[in-house]
Amino acid sequence: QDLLDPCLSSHRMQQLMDSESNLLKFLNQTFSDRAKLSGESHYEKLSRSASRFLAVLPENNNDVVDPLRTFLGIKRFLSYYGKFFTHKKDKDVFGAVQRSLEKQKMKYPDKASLGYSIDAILRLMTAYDLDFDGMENSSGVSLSSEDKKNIMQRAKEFGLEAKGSGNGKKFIEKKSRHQVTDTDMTKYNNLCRLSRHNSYTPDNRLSCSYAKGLSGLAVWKQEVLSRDPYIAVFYDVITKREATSIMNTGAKILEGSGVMGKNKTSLLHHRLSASSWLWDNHTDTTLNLSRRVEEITSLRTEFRDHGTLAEPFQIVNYGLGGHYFPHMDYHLQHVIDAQYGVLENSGDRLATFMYYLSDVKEGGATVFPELSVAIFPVKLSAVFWYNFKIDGERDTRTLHGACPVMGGQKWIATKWIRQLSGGLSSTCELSETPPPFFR
Ligand SMILES: O=C(O)CCC(=O)C(=O)O
Ligand SMILES: [Fe+2]
Repeated sequence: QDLLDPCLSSHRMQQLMDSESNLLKFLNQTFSDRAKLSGESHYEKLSRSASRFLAVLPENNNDVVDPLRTFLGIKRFLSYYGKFFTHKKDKDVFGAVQRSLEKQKMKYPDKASLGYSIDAILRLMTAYDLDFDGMENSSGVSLSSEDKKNIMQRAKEFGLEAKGSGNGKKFIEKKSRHQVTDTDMTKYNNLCRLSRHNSYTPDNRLSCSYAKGLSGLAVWKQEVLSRDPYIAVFYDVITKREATSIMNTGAKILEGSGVMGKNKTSLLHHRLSASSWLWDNHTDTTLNLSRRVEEITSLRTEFRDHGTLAEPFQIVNYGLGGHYFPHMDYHLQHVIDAQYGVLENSGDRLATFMYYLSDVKEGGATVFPELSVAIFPVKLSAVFWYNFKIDGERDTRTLHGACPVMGGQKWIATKWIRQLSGGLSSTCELSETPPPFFR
């Protein structure tokens, strides 16, 4: 399994920051032992700098990493701690450090990591319209002028337009370089910003009610955000214990889901996060959570010989600045044509059901630009929508994206329900009656 860059997952980043003081204690001890053994002053010096770094380590991580701290942390690993390992004889010590990170399935931060962390800062500054002041205020740490110069240099490389000066410097994406139109990109950004300033409650929340499940036993709170296309949020539909369990299971096998296409520069990445796939039989929790999707949506999700009715859960942990640009969940015809057979048994992604496994401290909303719907993740809730119209046509209005994560952790578990599930071939009059759980 590939080792994950810590910047792609805030969970890995948290682990990295948590292991920092242990790393320094280890280096301090190792080099001081070597100094005693060999009497070389080189080791004496290394041991002293390790304890110096240990002394000025940020006091605690508050269990929440944020973009500037992430950047500064990566920088410490790369430029300062990296210097410990330049001596040929120290390669084995570096090996030991690397192996301890490998145990947590992550790689020692490298130049690419530093690039990712700078890109995260730029992504957040452009998406949330923040200047250096705004970033520093929200993180509670300040950057050196050299750091800012590096960030400005990177912005220039990406063709971002700079505005303002000093700490009032902002960056603007001149035009969208993604598959999304400029209009949709603007709407996406505007919806994302609602969550940051929190000054506006969407008035398109059409109805709040209690809803009853397929079996008639379960009851939950439901908020319908759009009737056509149908989008609803369900509250407290997963327990804390289940959320923790599925996050722990997923965390062990996270892989980068950031690389799309040939362009490996992260600022242009369509999607930046880490994810893993969990089948129903992975644990009791995955099975129970799939059953609950059926209970709530009246759509079937099980695996069948001739094709699965739904995909396994996709567990996603975003990194800081991690996002997903506006996209459709269904497959486009040219993709289907290219991968003939992939969809023939199960059909396309009829509907999306997404559990929010965590609250997100800042940012990270799920937004639908064409519908002006923004959903701010609430732990233990879930969002559900249909990607197809009732007549079987793809519904382009379901364009949606994930806003960049500004602080804290964003974890989701998504189940895509395939057309074979038969949700739309209900016994109701299709022209008149919405799906059963509407009523
Ligand atoms: O993370 C989100 O809020 C949305 C994720 C999404 O759209 C997807 O995984 O297809
Ligand atoms: Fe999506």
